[in-house]
Amino acid sequence: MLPLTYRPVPVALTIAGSDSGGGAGIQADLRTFAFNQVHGTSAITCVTAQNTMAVTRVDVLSPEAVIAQIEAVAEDIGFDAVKTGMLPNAEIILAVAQTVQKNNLQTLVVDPVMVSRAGARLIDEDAISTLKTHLIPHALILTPNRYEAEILSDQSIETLQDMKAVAIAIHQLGSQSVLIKGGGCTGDLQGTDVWFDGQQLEVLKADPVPTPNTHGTGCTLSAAIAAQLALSQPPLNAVKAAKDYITQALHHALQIGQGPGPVGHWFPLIQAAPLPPVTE
Ligand SMILES: Nc1ncnc2c1ncn2[C@@H]1O[C@H](COP(=O)(O)OP(=O)(O)O)[C@@H](O)[C@H]1O
Ligand SMILES: Cc1ncc(COP(=O)(O)O)c(N)n1
Repeated sequence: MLPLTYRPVPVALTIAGSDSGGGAGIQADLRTFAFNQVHGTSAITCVTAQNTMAVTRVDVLSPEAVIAQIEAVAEDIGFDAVKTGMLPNAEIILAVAQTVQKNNLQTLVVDPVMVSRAGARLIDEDAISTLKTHLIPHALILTPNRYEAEILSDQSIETLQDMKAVAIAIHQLGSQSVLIKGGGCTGDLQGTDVWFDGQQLEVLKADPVPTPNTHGTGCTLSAAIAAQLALSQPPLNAVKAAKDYITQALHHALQIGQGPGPVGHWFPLIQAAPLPPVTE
């Protein structure tokens, strides 16, 4: 058996924002890459001052600073898959789209982050149209949540039928496939996602996990998809493996802070070596 240091290591890149609370954004992405046994690299687009209750400040980097980080990784290490998260303005989206084209990037997961789970607006209004016209057409997989899917399609989502119709409508924007995520839905639909790749329409179902601690679900899911693509899984298999990962992470979500806590990534470790009981 080859020692670990001589094995080829799959590499994924996240282009996203930093979450000081550690539950979403870059922090969730790198943790997800690690637990999927993929080396994680990052290009930070902005620094948010954020906790489980609110985003209190956002400092945005220049497009040049974002591109320099991507190029530094591309020139030396390379990557097998890339995901985008919070791209706060049109200039950064355009710069990322140009770099994606220049590097002929085929395995791109676009998580069109617009609104946090807590309802905070995360990108400018004109950034949404730039996302639609310039970045989404390059995506292998696009992963909008309920609210982002409603904005992108200009249709409302209440039922599974609506999710299917919106998946087909959003696919027209030019991504190779789309996954509409149902975390923001109510009742049975909460763990239900809909996949469409132009031919196959598939409903991916998990039982709703009864937890208030859902911070970072979308970031974790898209990072796990990118990790699985970096491990050479075909797109729908990557999505199914990532769905298993986020469902487990929801079952192990952390009760920290006063608002919705983050999903928990340690479940493989806890399963291998259970934690000692808590003493008062
Ligand atoms: N309470 C829950 N129970 C089961 N699955 C959930 C729950 N909340 C979110 N998910 C799943 O987590 C993933 C991320 O979806 P979602 O929470 O909608 O993303 P976002 O964080 O972008 O709003 C999806 O696969 C969704 O079905
Ligand atoms: C920096 C950053 N990026 C993304 C999200 C969305 O988080 P969620 O996965 O809970 O929708 C966030 N709250 N902060």
